[in-house]
Amino acid sequence: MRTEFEESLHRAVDGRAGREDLLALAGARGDEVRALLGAALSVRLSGGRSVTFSRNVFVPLTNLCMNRCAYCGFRRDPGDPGAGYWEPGRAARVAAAGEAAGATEVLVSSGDRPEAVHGEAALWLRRHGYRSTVEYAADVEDRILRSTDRVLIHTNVGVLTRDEISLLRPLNASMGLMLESSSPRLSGPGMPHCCSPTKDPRVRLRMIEDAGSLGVPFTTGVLIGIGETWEERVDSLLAIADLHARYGHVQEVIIQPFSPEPGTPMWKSPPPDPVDVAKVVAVARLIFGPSMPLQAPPNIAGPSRPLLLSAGADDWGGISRLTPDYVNARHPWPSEEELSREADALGMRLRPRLPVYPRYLLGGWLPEGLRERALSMSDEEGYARA
Ligand SMILES: O=c1nc2n(C[C@H](O)[C@H](O)[C@H](O)CO)c3cc(O)ccc3cc-2c(=O)[nH]1
Ligand SMILES: C[C@H]1O[C@@H](n2cnc3c(N)ncnc32)[C@H](O)[C@@H]1O
Ligand code: MET
Ligand code: SF4
Repeated sequence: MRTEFEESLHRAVDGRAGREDLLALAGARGDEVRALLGAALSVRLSGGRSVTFSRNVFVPLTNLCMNRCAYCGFRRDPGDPGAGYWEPGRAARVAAAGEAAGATEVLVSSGDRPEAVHGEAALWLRRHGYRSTVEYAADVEDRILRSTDRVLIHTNVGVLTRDEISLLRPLNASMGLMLESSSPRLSGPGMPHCCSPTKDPRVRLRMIEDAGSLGVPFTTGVLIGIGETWEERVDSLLAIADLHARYGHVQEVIIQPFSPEPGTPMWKSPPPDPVDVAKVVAVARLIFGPSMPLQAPPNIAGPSRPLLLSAGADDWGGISRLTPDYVNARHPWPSEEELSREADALGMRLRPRLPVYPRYLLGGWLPEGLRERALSMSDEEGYARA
């Protein structure tokens, strides 16, 4: 006789789990957790043994932001030490240094639309000849592409309009926006997204959908441990799966554990239990099947990296020898050598990847102007081919 839990797990492995099955799996305890992780690992291994990562440099164009996410240690107010915009030349210099050191991804990120609430941001932009942070990002990205041969850009500067996605599209191999959560409850009074209008899940889902309808290879994901329930975790993953089913553009899903940052309202909130994060990874693996890359941040995961690989994660995202993780600055990046040894110990194999995954290299997903560059970069030893 199989238990209800085992019935749900079997349906999930066969790719026929409904929401109720997934909720039952999310409720796994004790021996059930081992069974859940084991099943997710077997699904993941049916797709291969590679563990991927991206050699990147991080370009945070500005830490000013219209939102105030309670967990964010990156954001600054005008006048705070270190607050403001990077000068235009700095990003191109970092990109060139990255290229010289073998980086293949420039991650361009920033706070969401700071000029909407901060006169200082609007003034800086106007003085430099830009009407918006997004327009500034486009100009910086154009300079980066003109001064390099072998890097590709991935932009996540928060929520964009359709026109803004179209403006950045020719400059980007892929774009990203974390859904964080599909729960509007987290935007209520006293909740982490109370004071962040563009963390409204309807707003985020709309942008992810716009990117899909414009054919942009897209990175998104969930933030775990900011007060969401298991039901909300499952629904967030299902919302991403639904958009991917309609547009096919979700190139990877990030499972990002909350990590307390000094000086933020959530500094005293505990990070999520690593086993719970592994359970989210496993449920995501069962929802998305063997071929969707599942990314976890290797610096935040630290000692639980082997646990996450054993739960079905297969990508470590961007790591860098040159630039810190500006978002979780207390967590240094591990080295390629460390990640490689850990993968070997599990019978897996660490491999570099580009900021656009192989399945999007062909078929019209890449902008014309980047196709040759991306294909030639994917010919490099060790990189997966189209
Ligand atoms: O699309 C995103 N990529 C993010 N990335 C990029 C990601 O790790 C990879 O480099 C991309 O997946 C490239 O495909 C980050 C990289 C960091 O070093 C630190 C934080 C992030 C956060 C995000 C993110 O929120 N969204
Ligand atoms: C760039 C991405 O970083 C994530 N992010 C922001 N602050 C934190 C934190 N304290 N811990 C973990 N992830 C965080 C959010 O998911 C955001 O979208
Ligand atoms: N502000 C954007 C967001 O939260 C980009 C990442 S946080 C620096 O979506
Ligand atoms: S997480 Fe992004 S949107 Fe939220 S406050 Fe930080 S920079 Fe702004």
